[in-house]
Amino acid sequence: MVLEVRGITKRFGGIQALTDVTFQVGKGEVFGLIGPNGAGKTTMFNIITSMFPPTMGEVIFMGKKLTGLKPHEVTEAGVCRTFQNIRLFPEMTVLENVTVGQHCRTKSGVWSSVFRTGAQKQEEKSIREKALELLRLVGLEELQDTFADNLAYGQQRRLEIARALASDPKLLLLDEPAAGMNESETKDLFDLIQNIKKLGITVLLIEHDMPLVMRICDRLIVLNFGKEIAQGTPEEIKNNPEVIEAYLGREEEEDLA
Ligand SMILES: Nc1ncnc2c1ncn2[C@@H]1O[C@H](COP(=O)(O)OP(=O)(O)OP(=O)(O)O)[C@@H](O)[C@H]1O
Repeated sequence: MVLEVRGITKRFGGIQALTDVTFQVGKGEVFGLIGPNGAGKTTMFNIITSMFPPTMGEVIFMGKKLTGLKPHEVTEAGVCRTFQNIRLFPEMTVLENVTVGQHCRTKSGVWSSVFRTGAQKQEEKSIREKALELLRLVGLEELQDTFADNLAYGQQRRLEIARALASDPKLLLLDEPAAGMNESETKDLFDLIQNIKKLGITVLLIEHDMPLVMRICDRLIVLNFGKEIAQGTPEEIKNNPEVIEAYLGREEEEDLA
């Protein structure tokens, strides 16, 4: 298993955001977290990435306990995420936004940077090449010199994914990547997630776009008020009466068929 989430409970004062949530994700799977607003999905991402600790439970990533690590240590271990609200550097170019993301994997120290040694120059070159490769993957290579601020919304979301991939994750957490996207942008996103999967990267996906979720996910967990109400394949989830009642809604059944 790449990821094991074991009995996670999270309380914020009187709010019980998560209650004893357990799931496992295998290598190369796309695993969805769905549920109504406030169900605890983003809280789960924050716990996996050690933005804050769980009240109870633990997170194991490739056999290593993430719980208790600092967020940058989680990134170094191979887990990276995007955010619901885009967090790019708006006044940096598309290419620069991606090279920043590689920071945690670079080796040259302060002195080699100051004196611009051969090793430093070589590293800069490979950083640039890798960034361009990622821009190609997300379809933004031709916009490498554009300021991030000038990108269309869907392009900004794809740039965020490229930047997250720059840290070489084995597990990528995407928080509502299709939010605000139009139909053709969502289609591009679908292709992109499939390509990420082909690279052997495991994906955890929070998403409200149900047709996308049902097509792209291998398995899903459904949360409601911080508790699991179901877990299974898209087919199993679509037909689960409790899920339909709590989340999918009867009127949406046709869309999902
Ligand atoms: N840092 C925090 N401090 C206090 N309460 C929080 C904090 N983060 C989340 N919560 C609360 O925990 C609950 C779960 O929120 P969370 O953002 O995880 O839900 P969500 O499923 O991601 O919702 P959405 O789909 O709207 O993003 C909510 O009641 C929220 O108000």
